[in-house]
Formats: sequence, C-alpha cells, structure tokens
Amino acid sequence: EESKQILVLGLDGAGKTSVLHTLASNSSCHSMAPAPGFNAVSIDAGGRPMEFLEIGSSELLHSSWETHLSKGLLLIFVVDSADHDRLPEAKKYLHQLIQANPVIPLVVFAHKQDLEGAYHITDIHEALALSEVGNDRKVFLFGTQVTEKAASAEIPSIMEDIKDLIVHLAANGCNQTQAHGDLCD
Ligand SMILES: Nc1nc2c(ncn2[C@@H]2O[C@H](COP(=O)(O)OP(=O)(O)OP(=O)(O)O)[C@@H](O)[C@H]2O)c(=O)[nH]1
Ligand SMILES: [Mg+2]
Repeated sequence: EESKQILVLGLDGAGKTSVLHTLASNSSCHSMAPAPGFNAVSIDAGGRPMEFLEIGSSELLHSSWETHLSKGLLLIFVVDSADHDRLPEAKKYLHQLIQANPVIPLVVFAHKQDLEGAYHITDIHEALALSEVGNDRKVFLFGTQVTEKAASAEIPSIMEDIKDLIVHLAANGCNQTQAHGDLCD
C-alpha cells in the first residue's frame, strides 16, 4: 500500500522548505529529493513516521499533482504574508489545488509574520477566501515565522502546537474513502 503523504505547497519562495525544517527539528528525520522540485521529508512522530512532500509550484503544471492531492492526508499551504502583490496568485493556486480533493484537511501557514507589513491572519483569511474552501473540509490558519534567531534556538512553541495538530489530523483526518463512512463526524 502506498504511504499517505502530507503535502506542503505554496508559491515559490513562500517558505515551504523553512517550515518543513522547523517541523522536523527536535525529531529524527531524513530527507531526500525524489525529483527536481520535490523535497520529501520523513519525520518521526512518536515512533510513527510521517511523510511530508514539498512540491514546487512550477512542478504542478506538468506533473501528477491531482493524484498527489487526491491521495494526500493533509494539505499544508504556505503563504508569504508580506508579499501582498502575490496574494491573488496564491489564492488562485490554493483554490486550484483543493478542487482536486473536496475533503482533504487544510492547514494554512500565514508565514513570514516577522516581516514589516505582513498581513495578519484575518487579512490572509480574506485574501485567500478561506471561507470558500468547502464545508466538508477542516481548515486551520496560523501566523508563523522562522527567523534565523529562532532557527538556532528551540523550536517555537507555536510550531510545536501546529506539529501536534498535524500529527492528530494525519492520524484521524478524513480522506476520500473515509468520507463516505462515519469516521469523519
Ligand atoms: N523573514 C522571513 N524570511 C523567511 C521566513 N521563512 C523563510 N524565509 C526566507 O524566504 C526564502 C524562501 O524560503 P524557502 O523555505 O526556501 O521557501 P520555499 O517555498 O521552499 O521556496 P522554493 O522551494 O524555492 O519554492 C528564504 O530566503 C528564507 O530564508 C520567515 O518566517 N521570515
Ligand atoms: Mg523549497
């Protein structure tokens, strides 16, 4: 059986790899690049491996992204909260992605909160039209940052909390087959 993946997506430069590194710190993990534009990281979560797959946004145009989305456990979407000009593009991209899977839980990282002018999560919620991502979907939104100072120190507690949530969602989240049963109530 194919292992289920947690997908890490977002526009180029949004901070996908940085977020993955932070989630992986304090855990045993190994990473590899299965193909250009792909970055696979396996993180040990209490003895249970969790597979993360970062896919570069340019790869999605010519790869099997719909298959990845339809089979994924969870979608992590990273957005640069300070890059106001590209928010419409990020919104369009996100809505295109989630069309491929009406129930995959969505965790949005309103990232780079340390930057001046970064939008707060309420503005990001609006800009990405998160109220329109579907009624059958669990949606979470966090303001995050990975500064160099933080990278050298302990994993920020918000990241620990998000990681706990991701572990929980990955273990209990709805996928398409479960959605037809009663496991998602
Ligand atoms: N200020 C600030 N910069 C960040 C933060 N997170 C990442 N960056 C910077 O943003 C740039 C892109 O980060 P990556 O993690 O490589 O982004 P990515 O989405 O993986 O990029 P690609 O894989 O190239 O599409 C790098 O220069 C990071 O140092 C953050 O929280 N705050
Ligand atoms: Mg990257």
